[in-house]
Amino acid sequence: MTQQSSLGVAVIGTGRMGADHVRRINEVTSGAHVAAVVDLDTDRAEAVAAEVGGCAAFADPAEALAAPGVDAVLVASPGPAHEAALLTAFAHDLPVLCEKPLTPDTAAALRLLEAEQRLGHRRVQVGFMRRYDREYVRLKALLDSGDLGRPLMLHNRHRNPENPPGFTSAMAINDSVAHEMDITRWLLGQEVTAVTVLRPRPSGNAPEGLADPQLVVLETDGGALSDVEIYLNARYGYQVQAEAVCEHGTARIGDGHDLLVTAAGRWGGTVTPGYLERFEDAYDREVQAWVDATRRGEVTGPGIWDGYAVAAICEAAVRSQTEGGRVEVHLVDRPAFYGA
Ligand SMILES: NC(=O)c1ccc[n+]([C@@H]2O[C@H](COP(=O)([O-])OP(=O)(O)OC[C@H]3O[C@@H](n4cnc5c(N)ncnc54)[C@H](O)[C@@H]3O)[C@@H](O)[C@H]2O)c1
Ligand SMILES: O[C@H]1[C@H](O)[C@@H](O)[C@H](O)[C@@H](O)[C@H]1O
Repeated sequence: MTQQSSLGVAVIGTGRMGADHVRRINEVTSGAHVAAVVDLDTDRAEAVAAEVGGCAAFADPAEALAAPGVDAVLVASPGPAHEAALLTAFAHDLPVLCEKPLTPDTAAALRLLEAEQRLGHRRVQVGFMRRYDREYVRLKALLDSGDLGRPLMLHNRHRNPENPPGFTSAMAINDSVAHEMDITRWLLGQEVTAVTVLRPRPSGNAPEGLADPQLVVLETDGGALSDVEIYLNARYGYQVQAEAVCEHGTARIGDGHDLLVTAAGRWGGTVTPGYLERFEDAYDREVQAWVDATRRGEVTGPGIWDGYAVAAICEAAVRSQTEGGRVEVHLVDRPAFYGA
């Protein structure tokens, strides 16, 4: 692959997110094309390949990554399959954009942290796409400017219309609150040191056995608190909001006022139906940034260290969820390889 030629991307997992990334790379991203798609469900892989003009379709990630024309990998299989996909990519020394979560457990995240260091250079960007959302980017710039003083608290709301099939109470942490764990660390520039999960009486909208909603409270090493309401079965739409309370003011994002209507007896804006609509621009910017950095031979954005830190916070949160009470988060020392 030279700086001039288009990056050939193999997309592993062609479900909801993977198929959307295939469409994005084909229609929106510049400097890249879909070279191969992979799914255990070969019918699905072939159908998605046909939508982009018939690229190669595989059932086995190892075969796909060895195929000619594959320069980079986008992993969009479920979290438990990420470790094997990344190790296969490392075996070919290919750059990777890996959907969140890096892995659902800390032990696997630590194995990847060590495997990437053995390669001797960073290879992985983790798909914490909220870092590319324009509203979050503006909020971070404001907090970093110091204009509002020190951030004291962050209030986060994360509402989905319904839970995906088979979702468990632990997945609400590992798959959903994982975003706020990353965004808390990134916005505040602080590490999370302890977590407490509280649950009200479940919503009548939630399936039997699913703790929904839940309230997750994160404590940081800078003395801030970040609370996260996760409500998977809010029904009315997809809503993600964050409000920073600082010493000299507050700042809030996620009100979705792109169209505000005032008419007889009503006032209001719109609510997006799902994450693909709410974060469309963030996904586009994330994938473009990854392609651009990869073509320059660089890795930018959140990496394996961030994926590991979030996995460790999730593990503590799931313990708090099941055993109750406050659980401390203890990270290994950050390797110099991952910078300060
Ligand atoms: N960033 C975001 O906002 C966001 C949104 C949705 C999903 N995701 C992430 O994207 C990933 C996929 O989620 P989804 O909702 O598309 O799931 P999905 O279930 O719709 O699709 C997953 C696909 O992967 C395939 N698959 C399973 N194991 C595989 C393996 N070992 N090799 C190849 N293919 C395999 C399945 O057959 C399925 O087609 C997850 O990590 C999820 O957390 C991120
Ligand atoms: O995998 C999805 C995705 O990460 C969304 O961004 C989040 O809102 C959902 O709760 C989760 O199920």
